[in-house]
Amino acid sequence: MELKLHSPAGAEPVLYTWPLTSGRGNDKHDGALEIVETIRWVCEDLPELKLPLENNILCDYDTRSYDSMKSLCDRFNRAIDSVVALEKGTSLPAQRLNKYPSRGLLRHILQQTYNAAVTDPEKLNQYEPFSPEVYGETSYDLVCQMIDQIEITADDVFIDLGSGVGQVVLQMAAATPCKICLGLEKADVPSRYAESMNKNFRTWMQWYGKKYGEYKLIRGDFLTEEHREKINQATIVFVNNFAFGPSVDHQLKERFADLKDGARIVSSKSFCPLNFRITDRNLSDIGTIMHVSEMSPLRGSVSWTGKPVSYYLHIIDRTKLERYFQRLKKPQIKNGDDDSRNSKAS
Ligand SMILES: CC(=O)NCCCCNc1ncnc2c1ncn2[C@@H]1O[C@H](CN(CCCNC(=O)Nc2ccc(C(C)(C)C)cc2)C(C)C)[C@@H](O)[C@H]1O
Repeated sequence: MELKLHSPAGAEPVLYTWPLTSGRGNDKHDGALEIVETIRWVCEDLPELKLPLENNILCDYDTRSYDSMKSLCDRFNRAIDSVVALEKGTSLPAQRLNKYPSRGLLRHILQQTYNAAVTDPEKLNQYEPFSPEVYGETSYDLVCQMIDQIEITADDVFIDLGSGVGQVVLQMAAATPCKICLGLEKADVPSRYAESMNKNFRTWMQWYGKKYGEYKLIRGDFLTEEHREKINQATIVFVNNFAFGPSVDHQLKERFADLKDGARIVSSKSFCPLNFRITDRNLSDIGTIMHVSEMSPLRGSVSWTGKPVSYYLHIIDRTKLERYFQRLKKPQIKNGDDDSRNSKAS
């Protein structure tokens, strides 16, 4: 027995087999809820369907009954067929198609991508600071906040160092105009799930008719020579380095020294002290070529210790080091600007 959902963008329909096993709780109730939520999200894009569907099918359905879910899907499909047929009649593609998804819809798409791709979440070590299982509840909003706090243009190249199953990369590709978004993941299990995340994400984005930028989920250790170029060509680097040891952090600083001026690094542990001051004893430290600021944590987001989590924005700026040497030549110039820059970001 299966349930079919026709695409509001005229793409291939999506098929669910009953009983539905997907969904976090791994009971069919979750899988059926995903279908109801998908219909609700399509209605957000199609106001003409919203009222009729809400009034007569989205108000009485039973997620435990195949017949009830089948009739819900059949009536949704008939409504979609009429809308798609109408638009096929007009020459211009509908205004709503090929745009970025709204933030609410993207969260839903990442959740249904995860539900379809990660069939056995136990295989992923779920005690990560950003366990992929609960991505939508915590990390998703955090990454949205990062996106709002840093200017991102089509010239930017994004990389997530240690990208897991790839959720941050998919979110950046569908929420920002980056030229390309890369994810580097070394472990076997998350890398294989990332391949399935990639396939499911593309299928769902086509099904909704939504736009996203180029992205690649790559299997590899970001510290090997093979990937050095990918890091130093990036203009936005995300690295959730809270649990990294001193050796990995040190090797990352070495790679960051080759980043372009203006490049941004956002991390969960800072790569240099917030009050770093250039002296003749720390001229080889990475702090000499970057401004560091602490980003205000998400309201309500606390770590497992209950204290608010903080994030750090580093901006590469080699003029900082140039100004230090100029001051050496003309000692009377005050060192005002660099200290003011190392303050807490708004
Ligand atoms: C030579 C040497 O020393 N090698 C050993 C050290 C290996 C280091 N190299 C690594 N290369 C590739 N992947 C490796 C290596 N180290 C470990 N990972 C993987 O990172 C994944 C964990 N990831 C999270 C996966 C999901 N992505 C995120 O949560 N991204 C993210 C990034 C930034 C942020 C903000 C902006 C808030 C700071 C928020 C989220 C983090 C915690 C590092 C795991 O799947 C690891 O397998």
